[in-house]
Amino acid sequence: MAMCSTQLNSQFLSFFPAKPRFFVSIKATSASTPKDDDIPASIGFLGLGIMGTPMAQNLIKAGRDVTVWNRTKSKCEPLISLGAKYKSSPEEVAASCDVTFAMLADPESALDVACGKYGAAKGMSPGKGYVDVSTVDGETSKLICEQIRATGAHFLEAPVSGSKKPAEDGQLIFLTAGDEVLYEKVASLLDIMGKSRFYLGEVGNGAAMKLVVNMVMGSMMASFSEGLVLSEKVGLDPSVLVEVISQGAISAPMYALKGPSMVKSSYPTAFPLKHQQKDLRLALGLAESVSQPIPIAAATNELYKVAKSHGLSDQDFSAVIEALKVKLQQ
Ligand SMILES: NC(=O)C1=CN([C@@H]2O[C@H](COP(=O)(O)OP(=O)(O)OC[C@H]3O[C@@H](n4cnc5c(N)ncnc54)[C@H](OP(=O)(O)O)[C@@H]3O)[C@@H](O)[C@H]2O)C=CC1
Ligand SMILES: O=CCCC(=O)O
Repeated sequence: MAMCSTQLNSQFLSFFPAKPRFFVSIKATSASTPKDDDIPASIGFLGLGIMGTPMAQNLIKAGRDVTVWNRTKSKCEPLISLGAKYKSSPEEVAASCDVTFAMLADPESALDVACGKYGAAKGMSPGKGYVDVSTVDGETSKLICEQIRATGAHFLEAPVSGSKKPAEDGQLIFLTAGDEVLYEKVASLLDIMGKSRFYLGEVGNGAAMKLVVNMVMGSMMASFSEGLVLSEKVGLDPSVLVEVISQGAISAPMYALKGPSMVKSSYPTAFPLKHQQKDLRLALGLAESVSQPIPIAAATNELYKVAKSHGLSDQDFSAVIEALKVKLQQ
């Protein structure tokens, strides 16, 4: 059985199972804060979408030396005006920085930005580090890791739980795995962007944890959507359903946050629906790899695919409810 040691005074929690080794640190730790000389002096940030922009912004606001790159250059401008430097390729960013973070849309873009023609790996060398915070599958993460380590640099996968607002507020949860030396080196940077960080051992474990979490989240949202549309169909007020759920055993911050706008058919994008469907697809692949049936997630994935086919890809994932409102052709 796993042993657990808790030091609440220093807000540091450690768990020491026989295998794999993993631990969690909660922000404002003293036990795991590295010495100043170990903290990377220059930080690269690749991918400035909904998540990457506020994450990079928090690093800049904390006084860090940040260099940015994004496929669509215009998204770099707000960060440049806050003091960020700019380079015109991932390779140049990686070559000029001690540690480079990447927050890309999906496995294809994460792989291309890391390992493509002008990819970050080309600018890597011993002593540097690459931290991929995108949500991808373990296989992609391992491919990127291989290319980065081949240059002598270190690799950490570190997908995040938490959406746009937690990213803005520096309240993300990092699910890391890979080179522990790099984990220690970037700990203080993760603490600027997040409220806690888990170190989960070998590359692939962070990706797997993230996919399992988002698989549960996608199914919860689909089930909640069914409840809202069914309550309305039988003559109940869905706003009252949101309130009833908030007071009971199945209450969840997500329902309280998204419910009121879903009732008004409003879906301001925090987590794009296309990314939720990507995560369900990747979770299905993960389950397939170990022959684990996940029938709820499989059905949920179909619902998100229907939502995408109705043009809802770039809406918030809560717009999945619209897929249940579509009238069947007579
Ligand atoms: N939004 C959320 O709540 C959360 C998202 N995530 C995950 O984080 C990642 C980023 O999410 P988010 O910021 O919301 O996504 P966005 O869609 O807002 O941003 C995606 C980023 O990837 C870049 N990109 C896409 N395709 C390519 C490509 N082929 N080559 C180079 N760059 C590319 C985009 O560049 P460009 O600007 O040029 O399009 C943009 O910088 C995803 O993996 C997502 O699943 C994780 C936690 C929460
Ligand atoms: O990957 C997106 C996660 C969104 C969230 O955790 O709220």
